[in-house]
Amino acid sequence: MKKYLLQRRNSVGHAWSGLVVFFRSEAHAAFHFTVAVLVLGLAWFFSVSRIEWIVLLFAIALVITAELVNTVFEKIADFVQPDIDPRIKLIKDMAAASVLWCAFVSVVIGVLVFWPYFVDIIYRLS
Ligand SMILES: Nc1ncnc2c1ncn2[C@@H]1O[C@H](COP(=O)(O)OP(=O)(O)OP(=O)(O)O)[C@@H](O)[C@H]1O
Repeated sequence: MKKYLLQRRNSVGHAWSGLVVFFRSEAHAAFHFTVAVLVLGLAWFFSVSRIEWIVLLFAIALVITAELVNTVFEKIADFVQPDIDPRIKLIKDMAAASVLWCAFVSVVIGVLVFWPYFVDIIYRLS
């Protein structure tokens, strides 16, 4: 049991160090992190409902996971083929498309969640 817990602690440690490297060294990751903080700040400011918190957290997780997986594909692609290769182009473009798709869906979710709150504020101010 002690050995099992120690192994689990090591696995979490490895995953955590991967996350730290990702956010420290990848410019796109820093951008997504900044947007996530802004979205969470906005959610706090508007006191969104519990279900809206859940939806926003899922949207944030979706984009950051897609960016993480995209980065992994880029790193593997650069490792197996450092030269220009149309097959690598296809792999990288499709991996990048997953981020674009998730980001698009998340923007739609953000608009659907925050739109009524913005309308309410504009209505109160006018
Ligand atoms: N080895 C390659 N062969 C052919 N095309 C490539 C190759 N490497 C990159 N590309 C093309 O350049 C694009 C950008 O690749 P790159 O590896 O620079 O990713 P990126 O999206 O700029 O991410 P990052 O900024 O994290 O490096 C790819 O989507 C692909 O179209």
